[in-house]
Amino acid sequence: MARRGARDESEFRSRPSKRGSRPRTKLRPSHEDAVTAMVTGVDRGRYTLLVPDGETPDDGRGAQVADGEGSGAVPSSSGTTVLAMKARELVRTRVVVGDQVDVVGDVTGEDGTLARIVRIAERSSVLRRTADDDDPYERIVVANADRLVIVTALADPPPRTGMIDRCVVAAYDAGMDVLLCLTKADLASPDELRGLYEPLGVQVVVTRAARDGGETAPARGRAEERLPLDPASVEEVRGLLRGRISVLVGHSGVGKSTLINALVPTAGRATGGVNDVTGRGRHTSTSAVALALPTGPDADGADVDHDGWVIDTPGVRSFGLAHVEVGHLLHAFDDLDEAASECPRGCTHQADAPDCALDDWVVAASDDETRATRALRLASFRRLLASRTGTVPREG
Ligand SMILES: Nc1nc2c(ncn2[C@@H]2O[C@H](COP(=O)(O)OP(=O)(O)OP(=O)(O)O)[C@@H](O)[C@H]2O)c(=O)[nH]1
Ligand SMILES: [Zn+2]
Repeated sequence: MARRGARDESEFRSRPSKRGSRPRTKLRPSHEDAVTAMVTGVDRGRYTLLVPDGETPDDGRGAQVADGEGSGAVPSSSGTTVLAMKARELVRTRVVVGDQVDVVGDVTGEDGTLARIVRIAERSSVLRRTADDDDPYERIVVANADRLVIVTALADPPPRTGMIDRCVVAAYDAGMDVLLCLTKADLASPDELRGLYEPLGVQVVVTRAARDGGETAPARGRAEERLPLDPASVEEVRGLLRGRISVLVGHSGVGKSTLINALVPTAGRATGGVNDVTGRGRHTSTSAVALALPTGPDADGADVDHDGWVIDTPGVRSFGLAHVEVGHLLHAFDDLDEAASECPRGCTHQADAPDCALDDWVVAASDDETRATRALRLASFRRLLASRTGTVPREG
């Protein structure tokens, strides 16, 4: 799928011109000693950054500016963790996890130091969460991710396709591709959901609990620290996340934290609600956090420098779709997009649209098998269209 440009104009709404108004042009000359870092966490005005190794003012290279065009490169996951705040000129600019920023001041990462973010690089993608009761604005929650991982349990809790559809739309609109991760395959079969999403070109991966002799799944809310997952299924997920910046979303109880802990053993994401041993409640943080996938040998056994990032989004229940245009969504499907060029002007492409050329496209298939495949794909696409119009209630 072709990557589309970032659509972050609303973040700079106060600017007179939507495009070509990058703050860095103005700021760059006065911050030649800046280093480039990735935002890995945001907490009440304090930003956790990872300054990659070698990215220091006096290593002869100067600051590396991460331009949007260079979005193919995944930032290194080895470096120094630095705490920072925004420079005064950026007070009105939102800085989110995944942002590439230029930072000045003390970047040693030592206790008590606080660096300053002076510039945000152009974003290659933006993911917005939906407006909610506390906050009427759709806000960008993650920048520069290239893959959305929708974590859905096959049972306990049962899958909700309306929610998955909305996530798929949000991802495609953001220019990200989608990995549907179906968890708890030890409890139910993934076949039905595969049948719904594979026609859309969505990649599907399945995880399950390890078969540890015991035939019953561990009771919920018990003191057990971690449910072991089937290692082969975890490695399959890891392989699909390698070298990418992936955002994981999922409802409470689907096993997202269990999966993240299996992928990133140092992550320590709280699982299964209140922990009886420590007495600590579940993770209450609602802001996203980026976790580096541990380095290791790649599929050919060669050591890789970094393995990409997984971004956890606790508390993100749904994505803002109000701004998504039909035409924009259609661009994610080359064949449908081409067929729709024959549609009457203003065609909604919905099932009840008169003379929608997408119906002709199905009929025109050369054989029965192709026709069936196209029909399935069109039905799935129309399901996505419908999910966009907000008829699906917010769940959580
Ligand atoms: N049977 C089975 N249970 C699982 C699997 N993965 C996770 N669980 C259990 O499902 C429950 C919820 O898992 P979590 O990882 O806490 O789910 P979460 O999506 O992070 O949800 P919150 O912690 O509420 O944010 C826990 O009791 C896990 O042990 C699985 O593959 N199979
Ligand atoms: Zn149409």
